[in-house]
Amino acid sequence: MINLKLSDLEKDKLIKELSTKAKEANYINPELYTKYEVKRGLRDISGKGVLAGLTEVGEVHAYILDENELIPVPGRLSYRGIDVKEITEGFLKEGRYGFEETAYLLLCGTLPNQSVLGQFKDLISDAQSSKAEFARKTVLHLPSKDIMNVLGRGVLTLYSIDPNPDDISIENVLRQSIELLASVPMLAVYGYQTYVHQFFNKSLVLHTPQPELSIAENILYMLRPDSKYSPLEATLLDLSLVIHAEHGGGNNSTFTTHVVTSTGTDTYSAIAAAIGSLKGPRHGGANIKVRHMFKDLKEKIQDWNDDEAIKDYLTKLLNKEGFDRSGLIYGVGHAVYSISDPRAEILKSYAEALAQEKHFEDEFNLYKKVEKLAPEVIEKHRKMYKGVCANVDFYSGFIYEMLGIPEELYTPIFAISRVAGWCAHRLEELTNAGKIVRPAFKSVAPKREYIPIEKR
Ligand SMILES: CC(=O)SCCNC(=O)CCNC(=O)[C@H](O)C(C)(C)COP(=O)(O)OP(=O)(O)OC[C@H]1O[C@@H](n2cnc3c(N)ncnc32)[C@H](O)[C@@H]1OP(=O)(O)O
Ligand SMILES: O=C([O-])CC(=O)C(=O)O
Repeated sequence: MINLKLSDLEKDKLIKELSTKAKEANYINPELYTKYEVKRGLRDISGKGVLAGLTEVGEVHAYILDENELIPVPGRLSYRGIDVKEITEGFLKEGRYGFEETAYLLLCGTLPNQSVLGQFKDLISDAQSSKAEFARKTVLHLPSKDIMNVLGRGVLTLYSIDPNPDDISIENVLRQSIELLASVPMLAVYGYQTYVHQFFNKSLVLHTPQPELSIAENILYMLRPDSKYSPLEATLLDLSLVIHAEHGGGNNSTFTTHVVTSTGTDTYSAIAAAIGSLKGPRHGGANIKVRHMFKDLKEKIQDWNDDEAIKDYLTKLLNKEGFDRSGLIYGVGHAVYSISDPRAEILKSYAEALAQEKHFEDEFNLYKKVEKLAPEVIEKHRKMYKGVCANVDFYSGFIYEMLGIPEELYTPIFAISRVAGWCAHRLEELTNAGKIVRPAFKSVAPKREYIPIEKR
């Protein structure tokens, strides 16, 4: 029998007291950040990021420099120098799914021809076959309501079945990257199936991915109990995977990959850390928050055309009086973009088409209204140095909802896609940097003497 020393009530009281102390001890006067010229969030006051690395993997373009002044421009994103809009238009015009060739482009640096793409897909499907049983066992072992948590644990567990986990040669890390591209979708969907089985008593559905299908198709194949999906559904999911795959070296999860990789640690540790970063609601976790925020907004506002009521709702969010009381309007704002996020524009156009087909026009119009009004409200209530716009997370969840994808998978789908970008950056860090990432922190603590315990 376990002999506990404290009751639950005593524990709660004690934790409250300790938290009060922790809050006091951790407060730093905001003026000190200005005094010591700390670049909070590693950005200067105008939003320009501290230059922390060089990359050829992806480029986020949001402003031009004119005599040292930042002039915002509409956002552009390129992978290995190719504009993402061109990439998406290219494979859609040629009637192909695009995520596999995008992953190849990011990892290997060039667009693959037919035969190279075929071989790359074979490597992915072979890895799917060899890891499927493991993925099922891993998630069944310990279900969780949070699938990002399942992904982090699942990726770390892959270490234990890798015959060569710690070898950080490019050859070995590239093999591991391809195996991760194959395994993470299975961990995500099986994680979801196990969750609904365990927590909602639904039948356990564990379909094995099919080698002839694309990653997007396989996600839907594994997800749906009858394995059925339409070409439009798979095309939109694939498109979403393509546009979430990479966002330069500075976004929080990719920077995490660089930081962790720079220690010389294994691929699974680095990618699990990136998954932990992406889960956060200020990063990839915003897509699920957007859906919940809209659910809340629709409950609170009767007339979806009433601009004043919407502005009022959004102001309450900023004042920490509404929804999750975080003070954030989710899906809006970006560390780099200010005029537009090109991915949000792409998703918006598909959201509009899908909304017409599935009769979600009213909801789409509500999204458009919030997209227009939120920047006005934020600019009125926050100290802004640049504009804000809808980001990639604004329309993605709405599209997933119309595709019948459960909300628990919104952020995991982002992770499935971003594995390509993270692994490409890991390869770049391993190839070039050779220097451990270690910025400085200034201590502002007053000096104190150690006091023996009986005198405290
Ligand atoms: C895949 C992605 O990661 S895309 C981003 C997904 N995240 C979200 O959608 C969450 C909502 N948005 C945000 O929290 C922010 O816009 C971030 C985290 C993305 C960027 O934040 P920052 O780099 O601080 O943006 P920026 O410098 O333009 O912000 C200026 C001020 O406006 C605030 N602000 C910006 N966007 C928002 C927002 N959506 N809601 C409330 N306040 C906001 C910032 O907190 C900051 O205020 P502060 O100086 O008092 O801290
Ligand atoms: O660049 C960022 O800071 C966040 C982002 O949009 C992404 O990672 O896709």
